[in-house]
Amino acid sequence: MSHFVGTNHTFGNTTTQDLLDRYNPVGWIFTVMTNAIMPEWLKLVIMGAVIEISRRAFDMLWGSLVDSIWVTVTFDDEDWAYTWFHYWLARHPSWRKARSVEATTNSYDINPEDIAIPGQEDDLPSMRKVSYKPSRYTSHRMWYGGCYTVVTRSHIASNYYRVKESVSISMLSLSRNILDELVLETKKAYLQAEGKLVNVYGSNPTNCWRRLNSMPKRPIESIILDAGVKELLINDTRNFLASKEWYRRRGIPFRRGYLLHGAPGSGKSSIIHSIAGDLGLDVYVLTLSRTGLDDTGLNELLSDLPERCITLLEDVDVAFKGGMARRSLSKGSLVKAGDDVLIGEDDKPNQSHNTDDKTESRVTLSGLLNALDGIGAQEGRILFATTNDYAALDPALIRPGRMDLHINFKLANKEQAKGLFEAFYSPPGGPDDTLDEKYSDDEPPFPTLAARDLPEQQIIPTRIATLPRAQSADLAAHFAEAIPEREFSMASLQGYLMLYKLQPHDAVENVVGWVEKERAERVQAGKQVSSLSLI
Ligand SMILES: Nc1ncnc2c1ncn2[C@@H]1O[C@H](COP(=O)(O)OP(=O)(O)OP(=O)(O)O)[C@@H](O)[C@H]1O
Repeated sequence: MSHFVGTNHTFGNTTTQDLLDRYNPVGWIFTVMTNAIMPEWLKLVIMGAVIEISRRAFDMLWGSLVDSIWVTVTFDDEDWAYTWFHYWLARHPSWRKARSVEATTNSYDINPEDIAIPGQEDDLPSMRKVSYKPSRYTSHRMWYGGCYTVVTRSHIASNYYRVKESVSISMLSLSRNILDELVLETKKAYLQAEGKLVNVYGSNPTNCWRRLNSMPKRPIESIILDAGVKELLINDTRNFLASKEWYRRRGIPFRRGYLLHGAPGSGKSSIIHSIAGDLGLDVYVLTLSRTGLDDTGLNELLSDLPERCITLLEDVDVAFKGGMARRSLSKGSLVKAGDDVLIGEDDKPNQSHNTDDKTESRVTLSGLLNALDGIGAQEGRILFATTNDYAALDPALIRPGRMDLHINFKLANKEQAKGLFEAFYSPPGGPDDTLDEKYSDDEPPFPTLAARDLPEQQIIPTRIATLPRAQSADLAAHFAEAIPEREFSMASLQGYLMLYKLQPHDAVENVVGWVEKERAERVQAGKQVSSLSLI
């Protein structure tokens, strides 16, 4: 038992003074070095060991001292937060003074004007703007929230298709709150700027989601569908997101699936994009025919979805090419209904499959169903699937609970043709300008060269004429009159109008001729197909 005697502790019969006398390191070293019996080489070894131990102890102490006054956050370039940081940094006043920088034309999917080096204001919209980012392995010093901050961009690793890098930010601060503040500020700045965009994610070969691009939100008014369809979809998705508690109380999985099927170019993808913008959700595109994707990968991807998002299975019929032939994974064998169906880009009936082939998708129908229903499938997920071939889909895939609403997108009717014409020449929110005198300030649909750079006969109209609404409605009625019911897709009508971006009157005048020409071409194409099938 120990007790205090003054400042000299007592351990049994031994005092701290005794211990110090016995284990005093300096005294001990001195005793060793002056020991006449000990060989010289042994003294040197002991000396070396003592120095090395002291050095390591000092490093440890210094490291923990530094750790206690610096806080560090790292942004990995595979993560979206990396983009936030670069966008934020490019706009930070301290960054304007950086002296060692790397030029980049990456605008981080945000208005490039926000971060561009001044002096590019008069560039054509089609030209990329250049901005700066930190150069590699250079420490950039700046102040943030009153803290001394060091920014370092480093290269982590590279593989055959990309270089992986990260940026670390170290701040001289005893509290970690400053880091939280910085990260949240970068996020807020980016999301505010990005408010008008929809992020689209796709999966990479390692079955992780990667942001592919960010697209401007598409106004819902620009999509013209059969009466009631748009409203049904918008109301249903909005109601769903607001009904989490309703689902929880009834023990129903909180997810909803929509199957949009029908004619190509009828607006299936466009309405999904528009709904994503309306609900402020990101779109995660799942390509079942992706090379190398299998059931496990599919499961991982679905488990990794955020709580609220839109998952898009585009052209799901393509994944089931050859109808609902059900085959096992074993080479070339046909199996009974109920077994797995092999989904792959080159998946044709009676075609043999090499299971060792890592280059094609090996997702099975049961794998897809399990992934959609499984515990990994995220709550709050909205699933959209699109197809041009409804009949090719397995009933199990499209049953309620997996695909709750099935909506048929048909070829255009007269009402849609009229609506498209009006949306084209009098877009909602656009100024009610007069034709050919003023053009709308819309982004040109295609990047073009400046008119002054082209010979006169080559000048391409870069703007779409904007008609006063009454005039547009009148012309639209004439246009719609000439369009036969359910014969042309909205995409083909849009393609026709694109030929007359500046000449709405000509678009109306020539539409009858265009319809006849299109019909004649279809008859011709039909004849060619039937003569080929006879051969
Ligand atoms: N109903 C519509 N209203 C307005 N524009 C439309 C409509 N349908 C198609 N379009 C236009 O046609 C083009 C193609 O449309 P979209 O990709 O949405 O069709 P889709 O039905 O998904 O076609 P696919 O089945 O071939 O993928 C888009 O540029 C879009 O603007």
